[in-house]
Amino acid sequence: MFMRMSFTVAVAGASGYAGGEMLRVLLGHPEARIETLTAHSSAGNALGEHQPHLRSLADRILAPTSPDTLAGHDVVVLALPHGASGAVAAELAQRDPTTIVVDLGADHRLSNAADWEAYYGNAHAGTWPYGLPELLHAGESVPTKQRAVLAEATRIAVPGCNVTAVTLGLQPGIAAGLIEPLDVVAVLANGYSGAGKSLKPHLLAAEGLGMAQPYAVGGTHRHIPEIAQNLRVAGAPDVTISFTPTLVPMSRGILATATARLVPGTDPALVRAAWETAYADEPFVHLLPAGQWPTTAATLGANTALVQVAVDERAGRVVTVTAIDNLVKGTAGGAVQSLNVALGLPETLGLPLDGVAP
Ligand SMILES: NC(=O)C1=CN([C@@H]2O[C@H](COP(=O)(O)OP(=O)(O)OC[C@H]3O[C@@H](n4cnc5c(N)ncnc54)[C@H](OP(=O)(O)O)[C@@H]3O)[C@@H](O)[C@H]2O)C=CC1
Ligand SMILES: CC(=O)N[C@@H](CCC(=O)OP(=O)(O)O)C(=O)O
Repeated sequence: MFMRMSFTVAVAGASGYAGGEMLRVLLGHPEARIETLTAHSSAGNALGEHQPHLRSLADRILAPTSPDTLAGHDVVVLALPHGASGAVAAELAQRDPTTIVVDLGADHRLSNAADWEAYYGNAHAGTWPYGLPELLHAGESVPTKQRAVLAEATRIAVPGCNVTAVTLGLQPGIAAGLIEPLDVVAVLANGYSGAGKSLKPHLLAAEGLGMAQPYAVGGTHRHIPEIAQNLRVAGAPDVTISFTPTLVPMSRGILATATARLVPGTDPALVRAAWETAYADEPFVHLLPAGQWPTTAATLGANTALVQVAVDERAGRVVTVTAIDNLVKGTAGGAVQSLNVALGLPETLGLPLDGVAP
């Protein structure tokens, strides 16, 4: 088996939320040696000016983001705005094809270029192995999970955080053929850090602290094709999804409520067993005991996804609720989990199972 022990890592976009969380998680990883850190407008500054909570890296100076500054590491993590990863990644691949590049942005997640162009509006950079180890591949003769694809990968496309939550909620029912994929409805409560650090008027504390506000309503959110892609991998022939995220006054966290019609004639008693089977051996995806409901608070700082499922028999629908920390299981923790698989390290190495509370 392919196995590297200690590895050097560069993080591009280290001044942002995703890059900062990547550094926090990597600081707890026994095999990671953090080397180059890069940024864009804040290049030349000390990291501590942008990530004051990362005391052990406070004096590190941010280099400009370029293939020159990022080359020469075992692992490069790209935490850049959408559309900025493709060119950097292509040049890194030319210089050293054995470097593992982990993209926290969306550029390499979608396998269909037309979907990319429709939702992101520019040219598709290509498709990389998808970084959700728990993703079910139910259409295959021997059902497997995505971690088999990630073993020895040198490119990893980390999922969108909303996508991780909705996919983990619904996929057991899709894979077991218990729910219909043509009428999926997902409504999410999302913390502000998901929007990144750049200043936007509706994200000002004076506005946002006093309200819950929907955004990307009416089928426009760019995570829709990514969720559909995952549910197809999990066994759905085709998918239609109504997806509505809502910003709520919390810094981190996603609470995703996703529902789908129970296949007519299905015994509702089969539902819980399907979710139990899918997640029985998963270290980070926990189906809660019946009657307990996930909260975002119980995931903060941890690489866990908490899932619950119920059947609404009057409505004929299965209701799933999933909570994650968008920056951990939804981004940096999920990325390190996939990276561990690619490196041949124990999948859980260096990853927090326990969160912070209150
Ligand atoms: N926040 C989240 O919960 C999640 C984020 N992601 C993804 O991670 C990526 C980063 O997001 P996030 O950290 O939230 O965003 P932030 O706005 O917080 O950070 C963006 C980072 O990218 C740098 N940057 C800005 N413009 C450019 C550019 N033109 N070229 C190169 N670098 C640039 C910034 O540098 P500087 O500050 O110096 O200008 C900063 O380091 C995005 O693709 C996002 O979708 C994925 C999952 C969840
Ligand atoms: C609150 C908020 O704006 N959340 C973002 C989360 C996006 C994200 O982090 O995923 P990407 O990597 O695909 O951008 C959103 O829903 O678009």
